[in-house]
Amino acid sequence: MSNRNKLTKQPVVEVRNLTKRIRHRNLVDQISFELFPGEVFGFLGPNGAGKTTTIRMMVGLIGMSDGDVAINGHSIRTSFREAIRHVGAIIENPELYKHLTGMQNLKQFARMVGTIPQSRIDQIVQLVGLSARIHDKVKTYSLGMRQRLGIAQALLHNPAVLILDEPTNGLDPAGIREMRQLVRQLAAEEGLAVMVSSHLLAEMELMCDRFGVVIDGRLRTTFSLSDLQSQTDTLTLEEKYIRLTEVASYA
Ligand SMILES: Nc1ncnc2c1ncn2[C@@H]1O[C@H](COP(=O)(O)OP(=O)(O)OP(=O)(O)O)[C@@H](O)[C@H]1O
Repeated sequence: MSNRNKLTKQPVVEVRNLTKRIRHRNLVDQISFELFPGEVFGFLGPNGAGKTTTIRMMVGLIGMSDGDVAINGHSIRTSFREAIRHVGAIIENPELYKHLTGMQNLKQFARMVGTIPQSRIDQIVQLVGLSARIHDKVKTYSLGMRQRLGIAQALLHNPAVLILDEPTNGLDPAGIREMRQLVRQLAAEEGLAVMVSSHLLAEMELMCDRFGVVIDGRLRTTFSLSDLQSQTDTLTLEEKYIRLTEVASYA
């Protein structure tokens, strides 16, 4: 997304001083950032840095010790229902009934979410590229297809933001590529704000517009893809990441 676009757009998500304290230790320490419509934000950091804990607080799976998250202006703390209805997320493996077909899974989920017309379900199936197999049982699906069905579920209620924790974990190269294309399409064509965490830096460089790096529970820095490319000695994301995390480990 260009800077000009960003200036004219309101953030979909505003994370402000988000903190998780357990037994006097800040697992997440005053993290603040924003997500804008139409961008893919890569959430990076070493193992144990606090990425999943941040994401779990953002979707209300665990409570926050301090700070807040606003989604379309609604606070997760004080207006949870209003806030969460704009969020789609896959945090662990998507919940799927393997003995049912993809379509039966979506219909079952649609009933739980409320009234979702069949036309919306069909539109989403097409969007995630599952039309040819949607009437087959999920137990016959590849991992990549299951992930895409999970994304379809997460999109049914038409969220403004999609949060994916390690969506490419375990996928083969073709599955990773399909996931990347889908994520890019959801941002570019549907205008979603997408937040993705992953350790696959080369993949993240292809998938994301902007990045945040978490080290020891703190958001060390955020930068855009064009920031990387405008460095005098153009850096790859991996080179930038290694510099950031090495400095931190010597500090
Ligand atoms: N319930 C808990 N009680 C105590 N410590 C916890 C709890 N949950 C997570 N932690 C610790 O919090 C830190 C952050 O964990 P988190 O899972 O958020 O990291 P992460 O950045 O997602 O790591 P990874 O890349 O390995 O998935 C880790 O040190 C972890 O051991």
